Amino acid sequence: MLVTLEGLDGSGKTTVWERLRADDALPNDAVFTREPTDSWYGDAVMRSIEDDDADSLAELFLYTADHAAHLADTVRPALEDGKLVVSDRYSDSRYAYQGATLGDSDHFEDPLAYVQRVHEPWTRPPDRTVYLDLDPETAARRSGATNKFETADYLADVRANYERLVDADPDRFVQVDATQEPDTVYERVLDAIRD
Ligand SMILES: Nc1ncnc2c1ncn2[C@@H]1O[C@H](COP(=O)(O)OP(=O)(O)O)[C@@H](O)[C@H]1O
Ligand SMILES: Cc1cn([C@H]2C[C@H](O)[C@@H](COP(=O)(O)OP(=O)(O)O)O2)c(=O)[nH]c1=O
Repeated sequence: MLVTLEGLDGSGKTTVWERLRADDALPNDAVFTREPTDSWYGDAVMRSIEDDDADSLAELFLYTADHAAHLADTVRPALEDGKLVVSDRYSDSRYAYQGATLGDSDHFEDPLAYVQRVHEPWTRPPDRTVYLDLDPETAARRSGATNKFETADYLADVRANYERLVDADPDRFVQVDATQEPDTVYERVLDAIRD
């Protein structure tokens, strides 16, 4: 079973993911993973994130390459072994974030749908996605605005894209209000995974 955690920068995904990893409530052979990955593909992505002038389309394909390697090296083998996989960010991050960065491009009428089409033939959709919902201002403040994506204006576009994804696939998504106390957020996420 593949569970993914999604949300704006600062929504608390990593906090929850680390706590899940330490929690005996989940199987002890569960695989905890993340995108961008800890690999040379992920390193290439991080270089792009730090480059304010990176080309948005080139960046989409860097992230997508990282996802392909993540699937081949980590996600598919673990699922074939019957393990629970919990990923901090996954394909919906591309649909929401690159769907927003490509919004200014003349090439696409609907960038989010284009990014989904790029993935569709070969990705492995999550069985459940927990979406930590947070307003863009709090997200930018909590994340410390350390990279080009962490501005409230940009994050507002990303949030609108996440909302579109949630509306299109209500059975897969569980939405959690990320402004709640960390313990409450954690309990909601754990319930969603156990369910
Ligand atoms: N429910 C919460 N309420 C208030 N602050 C939180 C909450 N969850 C996380 N934080 C804080 O917000 C910041 C970003 O959290 P983090 O887990 O790194 O988010 P993300 O991985 O989604 O970017 C951290 O300083 C963290 O301690
Ligand atoms: C995985 C992924 C991340 N990102 C962005 C979101 C973040 O701003 C940045 C780094 O991701 P991450 O390290 O998960 O940031 P955070 O913990 O603050 O949420 O990369 C994309 O734009 N597309 C993607 O496909």
